[in-house]
Amino acid sequence: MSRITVDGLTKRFGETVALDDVSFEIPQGEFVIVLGVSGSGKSTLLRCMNALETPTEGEIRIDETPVTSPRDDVAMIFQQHNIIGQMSAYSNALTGSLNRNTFIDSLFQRQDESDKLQALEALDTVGLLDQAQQSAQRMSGGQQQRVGIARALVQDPTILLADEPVASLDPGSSQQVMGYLRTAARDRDLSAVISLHQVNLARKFGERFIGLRDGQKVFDGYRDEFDMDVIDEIYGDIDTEGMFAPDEETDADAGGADAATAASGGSSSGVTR
Ligand SMILES: Nc1ncnc2c1ncn2[C@@H]1O[C@H](COP(=O)(O)OP(=O)(O)OP(=O)(O)O)[C@@H](O)[C@H]1O
Repeated sequence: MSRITVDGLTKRFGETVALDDVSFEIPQGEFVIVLGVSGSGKSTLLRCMNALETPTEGEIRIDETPVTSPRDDVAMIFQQHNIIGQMSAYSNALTGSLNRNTFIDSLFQRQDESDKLQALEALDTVGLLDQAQQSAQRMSGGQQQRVGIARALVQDPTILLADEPVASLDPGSSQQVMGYLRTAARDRDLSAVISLHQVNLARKFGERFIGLRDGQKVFDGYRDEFDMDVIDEIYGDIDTEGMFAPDEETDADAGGADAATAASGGSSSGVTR
């Protein structure tokens, strides 16, 4: 079990207050989307949660232990997915086990069988098992991001952080990636905190929503409270018309990755231990 506590978190960069006394708790297994305009503090929040930034005031705790350095049980997925193009999807996924192996072991793929199996399982989770040997550079941006998710899963985390994981993807690929993220988190009972710019995508896949504005938390609630007034509160003067899809277009509980798998023609074969 991993409960995340963000307690009075303030982060300043010189005169800039990126985060201003932000507090919330996330119980194990919640799928949380962080929203806000550019510069509202989303990345800084995620980076503090993974100790890539040090809070100016306040702290982040995981199960009451303050986060002071990057932890193996917290995996981060980045916008630019940091995939090694010359390596296969499988080899990229396997690098998620680096925390359990020496660099030399990894270089010669001398990881444990269990790590190798985990890499295949993770590729199966993101619908890419049948493309395990495909060179990553020959994959689409969406597929590369799914390899990035697989690599994060091989790290064997209890918490997944993703900073705008679909920012550079087209709408269809964005939905697929979000679907796989949601299913991976649900199937493995991971807590997930994901920053997004697309409100409709957030509504489609999110369970809980945290809104930041000028570094302050202006909303924290679940689907039934996440309405147009909240969107206005988070986005202020920006024209928010069109950000809000009708309810029937959202299907967060319908198993986004199942749909995504079908749409992508992804693998249906399972990996068994
Ligand atoms: N390393 C840094 N040095 C100085 N200022 C920074 C640094 N990182 C972030 N900031 C500032 O902190 C504020 C919040 O930035 P942050 O990147 O967290 O926002 P964001 O909501 O993630 O934006 P975007 O959606 O564009 O990624 C901004 O004013 C930004 O310029």
